Amino acid sequence: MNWTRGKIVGRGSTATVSAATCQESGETIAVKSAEFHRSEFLQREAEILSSLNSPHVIGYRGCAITKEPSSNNDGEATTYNLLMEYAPYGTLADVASKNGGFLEEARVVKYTRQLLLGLEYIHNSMGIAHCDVKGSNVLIGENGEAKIADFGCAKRVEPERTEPVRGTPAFMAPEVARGERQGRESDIWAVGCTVIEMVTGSTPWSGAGWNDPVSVLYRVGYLGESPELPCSLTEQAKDFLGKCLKKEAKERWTASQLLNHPFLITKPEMMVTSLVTNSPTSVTDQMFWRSVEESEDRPSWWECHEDERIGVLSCSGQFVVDSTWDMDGADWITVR
Ligand SMILES: Nc1ncnc2c1ncn2[C@@H]1O[C@H](COP(=O)(O)OP(=O)(O)OP(=O)(O)O)[C@@H](O)[C@H]1O
Repeated sequence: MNWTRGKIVGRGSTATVSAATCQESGETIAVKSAEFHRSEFLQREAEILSSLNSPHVIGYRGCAITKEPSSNNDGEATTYNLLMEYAPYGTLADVASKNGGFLEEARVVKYTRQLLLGLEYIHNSMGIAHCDVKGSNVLIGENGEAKIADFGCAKRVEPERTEPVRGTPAFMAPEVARGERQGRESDIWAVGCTVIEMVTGSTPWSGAGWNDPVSVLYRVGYLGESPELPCSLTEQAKDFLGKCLKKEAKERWTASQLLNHPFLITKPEMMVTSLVTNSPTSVTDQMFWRSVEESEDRPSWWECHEDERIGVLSCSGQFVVDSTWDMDGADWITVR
């Protein structure tokens, strides 16, 4: 594939990501690049990504070796490039920060379900553990769907091999923090941490002032502590997180089991639909106020946040007016 590099859209610890245009099709793609002599993780990522094919995993488009001006301007450097599907809305963490730092319940449920569908596929069908699940490694595709990305730490878990643990300390399960093993179950712990990140807008442990990775690993691995659950979560959400954050890896639910958890099955839009079905003709309509009271009686995490309520109300609009609308920005225009 011939392509032309465009602007830089992200930088990680190991690589730089640019948008690029495919010359034949005109498609915008993402190109993740690293100097060849430092591209071991990127090549490993390309090898794994090339074997995957799921709407919930960022798409592989190929790889290429190019000659580019070196970073210290002393001639040309050989560069390894991984070509991928382009995700125009950036990462889950970017989407949350644009939304004021955290996401409302409907979107937390939607993204968690899509993340788990991706993990169910890589865990069960491909025998792969991602090993670095977190909001900044989940990309939002052009239709607003969450897609797992950054397979630089991923590993094949069948047959199981002992390898050094990898990933991000704040998202590490107890067995990973102790350096014992890292597998599918450790990804599930990280899903719990990612839900906390979506709800609070912060990585787990940061609220407790534990920004020191070594202290976090000690607390998780040796003191048996789990990240604090946001106070205002619903009982269903707390139960869901409890299944992800079990200290014993074997007791954690699998991605397939979690997909059937009531937290993901009870659709927030049902509440919205009933509100719509009872469509009021004026604000004095009793059904309207009863619907509002019922929804306010529910213990819910957005009791604490007015912004969240506004998010839900705009979500109602989505279902009333046009079910194809998406909250992620594609169909919205800025009104000044
Ligand atoms: N396919 C893509 N489409 C759009 N943006 C992307 C894409 N892939 C990566 N990015 C952007 O580039 C950033 C860095 O990418 P990525 O996390 O894969 O790099 P990394 O070097 O592996 O990072 P880390 O430091 O987490 O290991 C992402 O946070 C995201 O903003």
